Amino acid sequence: MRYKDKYQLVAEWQALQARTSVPIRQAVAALVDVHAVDFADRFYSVMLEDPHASLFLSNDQVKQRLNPSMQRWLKAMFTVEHADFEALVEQQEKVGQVHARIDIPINLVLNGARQLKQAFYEQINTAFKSHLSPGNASVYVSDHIDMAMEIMSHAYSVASDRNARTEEAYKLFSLTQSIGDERERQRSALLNWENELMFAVAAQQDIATLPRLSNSDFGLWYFHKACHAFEGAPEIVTISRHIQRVDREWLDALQHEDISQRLKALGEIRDAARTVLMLLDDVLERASGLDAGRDSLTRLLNRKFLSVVLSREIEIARHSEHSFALLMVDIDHFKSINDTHGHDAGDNVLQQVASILDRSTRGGDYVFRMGGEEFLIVLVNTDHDGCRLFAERLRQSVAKEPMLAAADTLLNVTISVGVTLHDGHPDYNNSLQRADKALYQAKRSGRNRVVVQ
Ligand SMILES: Nc1nc2c(ncn2[C@@H]2O[C@H](COP(=O)(O)OP(=O)(O)OP(=O)(O)O)[C@@H](O)[C@H]2O)c(=O)[nH]1
Repeated sequence: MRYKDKYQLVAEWQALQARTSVPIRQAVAALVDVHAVDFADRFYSVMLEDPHASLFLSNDQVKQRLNPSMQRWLKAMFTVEHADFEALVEQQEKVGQVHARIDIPINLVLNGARQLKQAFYEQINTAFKSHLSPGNASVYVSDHIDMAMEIMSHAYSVASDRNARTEEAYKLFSLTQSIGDERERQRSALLNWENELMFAVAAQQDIATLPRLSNSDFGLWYFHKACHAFEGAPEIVTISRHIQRVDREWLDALQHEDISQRLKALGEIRDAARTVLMLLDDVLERASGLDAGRDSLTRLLNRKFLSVVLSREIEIARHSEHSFALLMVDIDHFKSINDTHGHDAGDNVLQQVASILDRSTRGGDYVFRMGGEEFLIVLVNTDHDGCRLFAERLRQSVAKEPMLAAADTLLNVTISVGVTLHDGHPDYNNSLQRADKALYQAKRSGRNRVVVQ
């Protein structure tokens, strides 16, 4: 839902003010003049109780900057006649944006506002003369603070949504950018170390002063960052073992009396460096695929951005006369391909099926590898007949193209497809489940077929 525009807010605020008599507004303004410091203190004492907020709202800062600006805010809020309501609205928006920028939780601000109201009520009850209704004055104060909080909260949520989106986009950008750069940087760092070592050996430096691989720029990057970032990758254990052997065994062997032993050590070091580079390339290659949201075997999208894509398509469909369809595609009897011809043959088949899916779709469609031998196609701008026809054609394309599983092995492969047209439900899981069900039926009713649900 769209939030109110500025003119609506101004009109609402004007109406609020008009409801209260001038003498009450004057009395509240006088109260603010006397107690503004206490009121501001009360507001910020709540903030300071929160460990996160108190990190950046140290007492000194509160006194020096925030407390006076809170007093100014109170005075602006409770002047008897507002000359410029638009400026008042804009001021609240700015405060909300600042809170979002410095990450003050909105609930904390609302809690502070409640404490502030409490402080007002106490003063109104003790200070107001009988001819001025304390009840009306309290309502006036409360309505004004609520109005300001409403505008601030809206500005806060708009700004923090934008921050989150920018952060996400930046994360993606930096990940995909940095992996390529990192590969080059670390490759040259390792080669530098090797050159330095060769120079030290040629200059017959003492063994203790030879540069250790684990302490080199490359080694530091590897142990501090790569090991952590790629934890669990099988290559990491092997690379670590190679680095340790270089430092603990081969560097010492460079001082062996026997020249043939020294030459052997040099050769081993060179081989270890080459192996490390090769393994690292594999890890980085895989990571760059994953980080960019792509599956490394088929280069199709992985599930990472599935929710983003489906939410977006639901939003587009809401404003369009067309809809989108989900096609859940699964290779038939894939396990027996692996079992009979080996895992590599299975991988080759996966790649070829993926390529057919990719070739068969248009630029606006999406093809995901959901895992194993299951794929999902998001077919955009389509209708009931269109998606059924597409799925049937796809099934035939796969069935008629023999797959090269190994150099001398051609296989006939079939797929089952579950199809569903998005029906306007706001939760994409609903459509995914329907597509899954349709696929299940296609499998149960004999495979190599399309079922639409
Ligand atoms: N080669 C290879 N096999 C994979 C990969 N991911 C999953 N698999 C294998 O895919 C097989 C899927 O087997 P099932 O789920 O029984 O399905 P199926 O044999 O195709 O049988 P239906 O789907 O009922 O026709 C399992 O053996 C998995 O180990 C992969 O990346 N490469």
